[in-house]
Amino acid sequence: MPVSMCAEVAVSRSRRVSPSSDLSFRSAIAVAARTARRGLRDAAGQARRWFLVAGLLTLVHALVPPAEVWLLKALLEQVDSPSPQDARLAITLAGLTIVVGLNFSLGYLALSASQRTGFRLAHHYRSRLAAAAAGLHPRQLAEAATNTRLQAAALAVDRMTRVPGDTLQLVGTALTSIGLCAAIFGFSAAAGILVLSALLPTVLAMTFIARSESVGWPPIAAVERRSTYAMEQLVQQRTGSELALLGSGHKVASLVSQTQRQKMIMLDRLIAIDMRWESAASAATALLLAAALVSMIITDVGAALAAAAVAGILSGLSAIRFTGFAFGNIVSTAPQAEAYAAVVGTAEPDDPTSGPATVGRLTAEAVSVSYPDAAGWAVRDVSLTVEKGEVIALVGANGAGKTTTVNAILGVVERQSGTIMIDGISADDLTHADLLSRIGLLTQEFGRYEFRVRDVVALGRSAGEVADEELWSALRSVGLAELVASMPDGLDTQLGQQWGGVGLSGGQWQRLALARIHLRDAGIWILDEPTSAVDAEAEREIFAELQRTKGNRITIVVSHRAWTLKGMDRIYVFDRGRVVQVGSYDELLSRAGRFADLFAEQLSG
Ligand SMILES: Nc1ncnc2c1ncn2[C@@H]1O[C@H](COP(=O)(O)OP(=O)(O)OP(=O)(O)O)[C@@H](O)[C@H]1O
Repeated sequence: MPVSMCAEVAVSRSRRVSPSSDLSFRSAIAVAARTARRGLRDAAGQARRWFLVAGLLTLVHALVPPAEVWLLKALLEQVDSPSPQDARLAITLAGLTIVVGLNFSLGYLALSASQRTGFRLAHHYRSRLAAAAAGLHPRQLAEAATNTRLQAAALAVDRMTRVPGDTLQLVGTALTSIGLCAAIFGFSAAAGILVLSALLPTVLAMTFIARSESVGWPPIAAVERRSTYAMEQLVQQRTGSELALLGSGHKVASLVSQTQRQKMIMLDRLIAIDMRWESAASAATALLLAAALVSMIITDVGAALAAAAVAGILSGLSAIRFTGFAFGNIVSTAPQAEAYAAVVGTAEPDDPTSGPATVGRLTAEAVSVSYPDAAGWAVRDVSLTVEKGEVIALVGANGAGKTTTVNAILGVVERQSGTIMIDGISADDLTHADLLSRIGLLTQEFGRYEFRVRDVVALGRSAGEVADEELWSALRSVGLAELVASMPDGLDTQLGQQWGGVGLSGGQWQRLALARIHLRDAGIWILDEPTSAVDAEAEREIFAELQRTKGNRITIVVSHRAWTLKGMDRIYVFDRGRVVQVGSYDELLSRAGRFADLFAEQLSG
């Protein structure tokens, strides 16, 4: 299927499954009102001074067009009077000039004050979102829906910062329209009512536009997420250089191009709907304002009043347009603001008080896990026991079930059956923070955080100050102290060449990740291939250090290297999701079986 057709299919599919497609007109308004209320409350709380300034300026600015009509009318009546008084005429003219002159600068200043309110809100919203993302459970992070919600929430922030300004704008321009109506109503009631009613088509059109945008944006955000991901692979140092070496970057680039094309088609459709509503509203507004003028001519209000009304209607036209835009912005921001509120509202609060705790005994009893949509069991009836001071190993071929077992202990994957007990307490009865505070996990996908060395190691501890001596001690345990001491700024050295910092080898990054676990010093250490990228000498030193310091904790190691298993208290051998053998290195080697099969080649070498 050609790319364009794939894109079309994806577009129509994503439109059908859009979660917002049943958003009714009334609920769209209710959600918009909630968004406006929340925006005003946040602005008043986070940027009180600038929000107040913006409010006052908007209010004064709103009164300019009715004042223009009133002054113009007074001026023309004075000019027309049988004996015009020069002094009064001059004052009215000066007043009119000042009001016209103020019109632009008041609008500009109100906008600037709203922007300054927005900067403060952006700081507040992004900080809260980052805190909420940091509080997510690893199981939530593994779900695609969570990532989509986070993306939507991140996208929402820029628009949400404009909500208080838009709400002020909405109130201001509504005031302008009512003021104009009152100014014109005095000499032509019909014209006044028609000017006011000219608000309606724009407001209606903007509401319909906003509704279609609320349906259209979630699939656009999902496509954008894929596109951004593909683009990141091209520009990130690790993946970017691999792709460059393979000469395959153009394949990922074509993924970016495809997704951008999909996005373009979706946006085109969205804007086509906007254009239809916008044209209809403009035509209806123009007709109503023309009718206002015609009604004045029919009622023969005189040249002075007609001229003042024309000026008022011209000002009113832009006020009405702004009302529509402000209203439309709030309505279209509403669904994203709801996504933001959901993400920020559901994340577990950070619990910096729960620190690492010692653990006497960990047991897994008949644990079974089956992944959603997978045909069979990833692990089946796995049981293991490990006590403080012991080091056990999980071994087995790729896909045998080692990582799944670890993830079941961590609560990252859901168990279909079985229990995990920590010191006699079911892991299910511990909070997320309580469980994780007992565990120091080094995964195969450890992070290469390009911050300062001290920040990278200190990530091992979830709360509290970390003394330099503790950082050096952790670095010594993984054989990195000498290297860091020789770096230009020691612990303060910035890592990562893209920041002008120091680059590290793969093995050095892995050792830095292990230093985090040493610093964490939790009751249970789970190390998934902790030395896979490390040279043989460093590996020997790291395992010797693990054995030397094992007394106060439980250590679980996943390993594929035979010699690292020698000092283990017990080795659990996995095969197709089951534990098929348990024993010490020597016991297992002395028997024929899966362990001997797995390591025969390594041992014969
Ligand atoms: N997220 C997932 N969704 C579906 N199936 C999965 C998922 N993760 C793992 N599996 C499957 O579960 C089984 C066990 O995988 P697991 O990752 O636990 O193996 P492992 O022993 O850790 O392998 P490796 O040595 O390669 O790390 C495999 O068949 C794998 O394909």
